[in-house]
Amino acid sequence: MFRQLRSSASKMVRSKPQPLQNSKVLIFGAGNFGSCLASHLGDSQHDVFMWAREQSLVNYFNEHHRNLFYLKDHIFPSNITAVGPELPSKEFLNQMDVLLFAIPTQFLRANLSILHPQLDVDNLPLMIFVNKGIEIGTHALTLEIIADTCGADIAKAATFISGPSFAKEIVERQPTSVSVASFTEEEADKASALFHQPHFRCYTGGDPIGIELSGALKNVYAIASGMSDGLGYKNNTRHSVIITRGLAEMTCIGTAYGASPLTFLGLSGVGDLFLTCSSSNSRNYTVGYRLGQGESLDGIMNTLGSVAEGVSTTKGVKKIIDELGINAPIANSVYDVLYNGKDTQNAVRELMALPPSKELELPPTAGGPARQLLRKLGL
Ligand SMILES: NC(=O)c1ccc[n+]([C@@H]2O[C@H](COP(=O)([O-])OP(=O)(O)OC[C@H]3O[C@@H](n4cnc5c(N)ncnc54)[C@H](O)[C@@H]3O)[C@@H](O)[C@H]2O)c1
Ligand SMILES: O=P(O)(O)OC[C@H](O)CO
Repeated sequence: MFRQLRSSASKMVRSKPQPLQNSKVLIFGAGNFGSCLASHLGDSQHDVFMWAREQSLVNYFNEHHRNLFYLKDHIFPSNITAVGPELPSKEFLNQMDVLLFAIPTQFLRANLSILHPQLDVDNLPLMIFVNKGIEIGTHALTLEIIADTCGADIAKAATFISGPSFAKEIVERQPTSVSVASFTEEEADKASALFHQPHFRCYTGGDPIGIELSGALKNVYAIASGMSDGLGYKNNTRHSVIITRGLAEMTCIGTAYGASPLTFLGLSGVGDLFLTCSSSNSRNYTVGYRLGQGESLDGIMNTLGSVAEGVSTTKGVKKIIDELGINAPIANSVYDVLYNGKDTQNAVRELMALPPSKELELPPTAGGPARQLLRKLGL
C-alpha cells in the first residue's frame, strides 16, 4: 500500500521525467552489487556510468570491460563507462536520469553529504538505493541518512530495491525477483520500469521502512545460520531454530518499529532470508560459518575481501531491540558472539535451551521509531 503524501509544509519532489529508453544511469560503487547492476542496466541498453574509488579499477574497466576486483570472470557490456576516483561534477550529475547508490551503508552518509550540494532538486535524477544495513552509532536506516544529508523531500522521493539477489547470479541472467519500494508510488514505478526484464522482475510497494529493515535484518540471521552449519548442525536446526524463528524475530522487530508485518513475508523478507541463510555464496552466511568453524572475527574480516553488512548491522539491531524491548534471542546471540566473545557452541546450545513460548506474539504496532522518522520526513 502506498501512502497519500501530504503536500502542505514541504514540496512534493519528483525525479525528472525518464526517457522511454537509453536512460543515463550513474552507479555509485563498483563492488559486486554496483557492477552487477551496471551489467544488468547496460544489458538493457541504458547508458551506464559506474563510479569507483580506485583509479586502477577505472582504467582497467574502460580498457578491458572487466572489473579488476569483483566478478572478475564477467565481461561487461561495452555501454558502461567507469568514472572516478573523484566524485562526479555538478554538471555531470545534472545530465543523469538516475543515480543508483550501491555502496555499503556505513559509507553512505559521507558520500551523500558531499553530493547533496551538487544536486538540483528541480532537475532531480531518480534516486535508487540498494544497500542493506543499519548505520553504526546512529542506528539509522538509509531513509534517515538521506533525510539528514539531502533533506526530507529527497528522502520521500527515494526508492529502495531489495530482495533475494546474488550479484553473481544476476550477471548470469538467472531469473530473479526483487521488491521496489518508495513513499512515492510514481518513483517506485519509474525504478521498476528501469530494471524490469523477463529475467529480473520487479514488484512495487509502499513500505520502504519495512523493505529496509527486512534487508538489513536478514543479514544478522544469515550469520546465525552460517554459524549453526559451521558447528555441524544440520537441516532441521538451520530451518527451524534459525530461519523460521529468525523470521518470527524479524517480523516482531519490524512491527514494533512501525513497519508492516506483511512486508516480512515478501521478497525482501522471507525471500532474502531463505536465500542468504542457505547459501555459501552469501558473505554473511560465510562469516557465520567460519565463526562456527572456530575462526576469529578479525581473521575472517581481514580475508573476506568484500562487505558483510550483517557484522556492523548487528550493532544497530542490538540497540533497536533493546530500546524497543523486543525478545530477539537469535539477534542477541549473534551480537554476543561478534562483540562479547561468546562461544558459538554455547550460543546455539542456549537458543535450543530456551523455555517453551508462544510461536508468534506480535508486539503492538506502536511504531515509535517509524513515527519519529515519518515526522522527520514531514509525513
Ligand atoms: N553482492 C550482492 O549480491 C548484493 C545484493 C544485494 C544488495 N547488496 C548490498 O549492496 C551494498 C554493496 O555491496 P557489494 O556487494 O557491492 O559490496 P562489495 O564489498 O563487493 O563492494 C563494496 C564497494 O563499496 C566501495 N566502498 C568502500 N568504501 C567506500 C567509501 N568510503 N565510500 C564509497 N564507496 C566505498 C568499494 O570500493 C566497493 O566498490 C551492500 O549494502 C550489500 O548488502 C549486495
Ligand atoms: O552476500 P550477502 O550475505 O551480502 O548477501 C547478498 C544479498 O543481500 C543477497 O540477496
